Amino acid sequence: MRRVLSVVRPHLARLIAAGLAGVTAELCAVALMASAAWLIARASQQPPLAALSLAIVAVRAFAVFRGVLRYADRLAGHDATLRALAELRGRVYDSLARAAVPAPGRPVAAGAPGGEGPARRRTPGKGGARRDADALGHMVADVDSLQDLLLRCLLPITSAVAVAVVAAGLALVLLPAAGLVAAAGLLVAGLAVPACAALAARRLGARVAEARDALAARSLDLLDGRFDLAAFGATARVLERAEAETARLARLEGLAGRVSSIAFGAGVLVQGLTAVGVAGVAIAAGADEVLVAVLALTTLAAFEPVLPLADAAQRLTELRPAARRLAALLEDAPQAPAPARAAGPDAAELELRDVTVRYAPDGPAALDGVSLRVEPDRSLAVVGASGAGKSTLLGVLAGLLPPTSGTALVPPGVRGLTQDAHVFHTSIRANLLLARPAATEDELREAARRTRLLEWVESLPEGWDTEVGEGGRPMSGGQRQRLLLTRALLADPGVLVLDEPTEALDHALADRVLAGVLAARRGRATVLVTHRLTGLDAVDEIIVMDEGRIVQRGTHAGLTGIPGPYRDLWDTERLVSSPAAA
Ligand SMILES: Nc1ncnc2c1ncn2[C@@H]1O[C@H](COP(=O)(O)OP(=O)(O)OP(=O)(O)O)[C@@H](O)[C@H]1O
Repeated sequence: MRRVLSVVRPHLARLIAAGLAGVTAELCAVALMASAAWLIARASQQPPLAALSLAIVAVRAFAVFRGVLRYADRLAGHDATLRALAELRGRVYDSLARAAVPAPGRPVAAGAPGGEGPARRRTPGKGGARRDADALGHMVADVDSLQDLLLRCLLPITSAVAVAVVAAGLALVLLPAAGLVAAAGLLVAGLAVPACAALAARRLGARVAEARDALAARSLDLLDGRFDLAAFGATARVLERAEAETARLARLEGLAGRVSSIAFGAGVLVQGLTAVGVAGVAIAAGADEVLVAVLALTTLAAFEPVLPLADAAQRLTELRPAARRLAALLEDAPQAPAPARAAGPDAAELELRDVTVRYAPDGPAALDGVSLRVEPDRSLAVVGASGAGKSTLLGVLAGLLPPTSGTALVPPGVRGLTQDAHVFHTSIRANLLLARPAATEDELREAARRTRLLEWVESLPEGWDTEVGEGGRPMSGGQRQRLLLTRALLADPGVLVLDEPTEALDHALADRVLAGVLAARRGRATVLVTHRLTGLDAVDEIIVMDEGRIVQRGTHAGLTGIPGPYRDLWDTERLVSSPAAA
C-alpha cells in the first residue's frame, strides 16, 4: 500500500488541502448542530432576543461554511486523486514498457513481467490475446482502485478521526462523564464495527472468489468438453452442478452485499444509543437542559463522518490485493536499461563498436564483439541459423537492448517492426494512421500496394474501415504481418529495422512483399533479419551471423560465389524449395 501511495507524494500539498477542507467541513457540521441545539434549547427558555443573536449568526455562518468547504473538499480531493491516478498510470506503463524489453543480465522468465505476464513479448494466437486483454483489464482496474483508496478510504478516515477527537474532547471539557460515553461510542462505531465489517468482508470475499473460480472452471468444462459430455450423456449432470454453483455464488454475493448495510445499521444503533447515553449521563449529573441538548446533539453529529468508516474498512480490505499487485509490478520491473548512446545530430548512420550482449551475467554472449555500420542510404540483411544472434543484433540496432559492453551509436529515428508489434482493436485505417496520422488515402494505398495488403483490404466489404484485432475481424497471420509491415513502411523512419517481416507468408507472396518493401525503401537505411535468402540480391549488403559473431559479409552474388556458410544456407534453401534445382 505504501509503495502505491508513494505516487501521491508529488500531489501531497493538494491532498492535504483536500483533507483540511474535509475536516473543516465536518467540524462546521458538528458546530452547526451544537450551535443550533444551543439556540433551540436556549430559545425555549425565552431569553431576550439579543442573547440569541450571536447563536443565530453562528448557525448561518456554519451552514454556509459547511456547504462551501464540502464543495472545496470534493473539488480538491478529486483534483489530487485524478493527478495521482495519472501519475500511477504513467509509472505502471513505464514499468510494463521496461519489463517488455529484457535487459542483458536479466533474461525473461516465464511468469515474470515480460515473461508470461501482461507485458509478455510475444502474443501467440487468439487465446494469448484474450489473456493479455484480461490482464490489461485487471491492471486498469487495479490502477483505478487508487481513486477509492484516496476518496473512499484515506480522506474520510482523516475527517472521521479529526471530528471524533474534537467532539469527544469538547464533551470531556463540558462534562467529563458525558465525554467518556461519547468517546466510547465513537470508538465502537469507528473501530470495532469497521473491524468486524472488514473481517466479514474478507472471509466472504475469499468464499465468493472460490465459488467464482469453481463456476468459471465448470463453465470452461461445459464449453470445451461439450462434445465429450454429449457423447457420454453427462451434459445434464454437469449443467445441474453448474446451476448449483451459480446459486451458491449468488447466495454468497448477496451475503457479501448485505455486510455493508448490516455494518451501517450497527453504526446507527451505536450512534443512537451513545446520544441517549450522553443525554442520560448529563441529566444524572444535573446539567441544565441547554447543555444536555448540546451534548446529545453534538454527539449525534460527530457520528456522521464516523459511520462511513465501516464501508471504508471493507473497501480497504478489497483494495489490498490490487495494491499488492501494483507494488509488485512497480518493484519487479527491471531498471530502465541504460539507453544506447544516441549519436549526435550529424551522425546520421547507425554504428556498433565491439558490442557484446549477454542475457545473464555469466551466460554465453548472444552478441560477441560485433562492429557494424549501417549507412543512411543502404539496405542490410542479417542472416544466420536459429539462435545465431540476429534478433539480438536488431534489438541493439533499434536501441531496445543496451550492450553489455561496447558502444551502440543509435541515431534518433530508428523505428521498426519487431515480433511484438501489436494490432490495435480498431479499424485497418486507424491501425495504419498510427504511424503517420497525416497520411493521405494515396499514401495509404501506395504503402499497402507494396506489402500486398491492398488486395485484401479491397476485398473486404468495409475496406479500410474494417475493425480488426481482438473482438474485430479475425486476421490470418499473413494478413496481420502485412498490416504491420504497411504501418512500418508508412512511418518512413530514417532507419527501418524489420525482424522476419515475411515469416508468416508463403514463399511466393513473401518474395513479392520483400521486393515491394525494398523498392519502397530504396535510398533509405533498412535492416532486415530474415531466414529466407531469395530476394536478397536486392539488398546492398548481407551479413551472416553465427554464435553471436559476424562470420561473413558481402552481396548476394558475391557470397553465393564463394564456399562458406552463406552458400550452404543458399544451397539448402534451393534444395528445399525446388529439389530439381540442386
Ligand atoms: N530474452 C532472452 N533471454 C535469454 N536468452 C536469450 C533471450 N533472447 C535470446 N536469447 C539467447 O540469445 C541467443 C541469440 O538469440 P537471438 O534471438 O538473437 O537469435 P536469432 O538468430 O534471432 O534466432 P531465431 O532465428 O531463432 O529468431 C540465443 O542463444 C538465445 O537463446
